[in-house]
Parts: sequence; structure tokens; C-alpha cells
Amino acid sequence: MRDALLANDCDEMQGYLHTRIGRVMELRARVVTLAIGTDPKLRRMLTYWAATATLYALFVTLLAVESAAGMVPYHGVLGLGLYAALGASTFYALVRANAHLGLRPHTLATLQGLFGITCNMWAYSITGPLRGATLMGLMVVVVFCTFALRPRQTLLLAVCGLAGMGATMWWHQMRDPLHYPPRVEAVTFVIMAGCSLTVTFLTGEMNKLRARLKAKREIVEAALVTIRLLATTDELTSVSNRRHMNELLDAEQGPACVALIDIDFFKQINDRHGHAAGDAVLRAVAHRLRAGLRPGDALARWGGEEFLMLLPATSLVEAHAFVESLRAGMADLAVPGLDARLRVTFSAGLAARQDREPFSATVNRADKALYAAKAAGRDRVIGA
Ligand SMILES: Nc1nc2c(ncn2[C@@H]2O[C@H](COP(=O)(O)OP(=O)(O)OP(=O)(O)O)[C@@H](O)[C@H]2O)c(=O)[nH]1
Repeated sequence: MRDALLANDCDEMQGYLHTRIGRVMELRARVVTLAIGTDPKLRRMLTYWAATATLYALFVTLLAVESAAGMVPYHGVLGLGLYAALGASTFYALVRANAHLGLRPHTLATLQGLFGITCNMWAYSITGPLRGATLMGLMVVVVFCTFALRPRQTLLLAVCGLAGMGATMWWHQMRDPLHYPPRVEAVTFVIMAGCSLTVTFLTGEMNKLRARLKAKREIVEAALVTIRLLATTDELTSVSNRRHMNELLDAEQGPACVALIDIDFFKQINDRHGHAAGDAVLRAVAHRLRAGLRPGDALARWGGEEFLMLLPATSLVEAHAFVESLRAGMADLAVPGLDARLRVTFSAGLAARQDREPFSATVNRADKALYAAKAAGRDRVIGA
């Protein structure tokens, strides 16, 4: 009795924990969706944002540590920290809401790049002897922007960065030549300019390579679509070809019916009106049959003037009624370019798949039923 109660308590506890964990997971998924959305492109952009925000945070934390050691003025670090936090959160909001704002990627990248440059100028101004380290930030700005900007736009941004940093250096060496020796500032500037222009050039080349790769990938993707279409479609009638129908038959697991449909006296049409007229009849019949298909049904050109229809989850009685309605509908089939009085008819043999027999056996029975329909005078539907 006691054991049973204990087991009951355990089950209840397990159920309770299960529900709680489920709710926590659901809440977590909602928060993640709210924060970074579901669109992969948006998520990628927010990943870039997160990388730069982390860099700002690291940078400001390091400066705070240095300010505690008396190397950097406290108020300068606080100001820069607030400015960086404000900028980072503004850009998060802009990127997150951009689906509604509609800002172009290069506009967003340029704004972020310019913000990065001003952070760099500020950091250079307050870091005293550590200022050389802040110059690395300019390279990050260039590389970050290369994802969204064209090479020329990246170059313009790099020039803006150099102008900003150059002005900052010039101002400091004019104001305080003791701590900012003009020669040191000049050499630093030249090295920084050389590095950032080289990085701009290299990222520009990388961008061109990426664009070329993208163009090639698009060509390959389009070629794959064409190859797939050619491999699965009958060129004349645009319905599936035999190979594709065989794939569909292989994939079909449940009960189904097949209908083998053969145009009557097609040789006569060819002989009397010419091969092109025969082709037009094939196209018109295929078009009419395809238009009559229900969702899930499939149609293929099985041979010369023969079509195979796959009717999943359909009984023989239902299939008979369905194909019979298609047959009756042929009475008003008009073939473009041919005498309107020409009546095109077809005969059809039906068979239902028995248990899980291979479809080749079902199609064989449908073929026999078709033969019977032809023998019985054509223009009719017979079930096996
Ligand atoms: N125009 C055209 N004719 C084709 C094509 N493929 C096969 N055929 C012709 O279709 C004809 C089929 O003739 P048969 O098998 O004798 O059949 P039928 O004249 O329809 O006779 P029944 O089926 O017994 O009513 C042949 O003359 C083939 O040359 C095609 O793509 N275009």
C-alpha cells in the first residue's frame, strides 16, 4: 500500500516536472524569437551585431580596469561606455526592426561604420599611452562593412576613418605635443593609413570573389532546376515522363489505382492529318487530362500515345467514375489547328493495387483491361 502511494507520488512529481520544463522551454523559445526573430538573414545580421557589441563591451571593460589603475581618466571611460552602449542598443533596435523600417543593408552598415569610427576617435583621445591599441578598431570597421558595402563604399568609409583619426591625432599633437609627439603621431598615422587601405583593398578583392562565387552558384542552381525538369518532364506534352512516374510509383506506399489511357486510332490521325497534328492531339489530350486531376493524383506520358494516371487512396469504383468523367469530357476537346469536327477519344484500363504488390503488377492488369476496352470497341473505361 505504502509502495503504491510512493509510486503514485513519484509519477505525479515526474508529470509536474515535465510540465514545468515544457513551460520553461516554451518561454525560452519565445524570448529567443522575440530577441532575434526567425528569419535566417536577420539572425545572421544580429550575429554580426553581437560580435561588434561584444568587442565594444570588452574594450570598455578593459578601459575601466585601466581607469581603476589610474591609467585612463574615469569620466572619459564612463562617457565612452555610455556612448557605446547607446549606439549598440540603437543599432540592435534598427537591425531588429528593419523589416518594418526598410533601411538598406549598406545604409545600416555605413551608419554602424561611422559610429565605430567616432568610438575609435573617442577611445584614442582618452587612452593616453595605450592609444596605439585602439587603432585596431578601424580594421574591424572596414572588415565589418565589407559584408554590406561595395568595395568603393568601403574605401570611402576607410577614408572617412582615416580623416577622423588623422584629425584627432593632429588636434592632440597641436594641443599637447609632450604627450602626443608630432613625429610619433605622424608615423602612427602613416602605418594606420597603410594598413587600413591594404585591408580595404584585400576585403574588396574578397568581395569580388564572393560575388563571382554567388553568380556561379546561381548558374549551377538554375542548371540543376533545368536538369531536374528535363529528367522528369515529357518534352512534347509537359506532363511527367515515364521515369518520373516510376519514381512516384516507387514512393507510393498506400492503396491506389492506376489508369492506363490510350488515344484511339491515333495512327489514323497521324496518317490523315500529319505528324504535327498528331503532336497537337497529344498535347491537347495531356492538357485536358492534367486539368482534371485531383490534388495528389499524377499523370505521365507512358509511351507514344499512352498516358498513365496514378490515383492514390482511390477505390476501383471511384477511379472508374473519375476516368469515365474524363472520357466523357473528351467530346468537346478542341485541338488547336485541327478541324473542330475531329473527335478524339480514348480507351482506358484501370486496376487497383492489391495489398502492397509492386506497381508493375498493377500496371500489367491495367494494360490487360485497356486491351479489353480496345477489343470491346474503344472509347470506354474498363476496370481489371
Ligand atoms: N505524332 C506523334 N505520333 C506518335 C508519337 N509517338 C508515337 N506516335 C504514333 O502513334 C501511333 C500509335 O499507333 P498504334 O499503336 O497503331 O495505335 P492506334 O492507331 O492509336 O490504335 P489503337 O490504339 O488500337 O486505337 C504510331 O503511328 C506512332 O508512330 C509522337 O510523339 N507524335
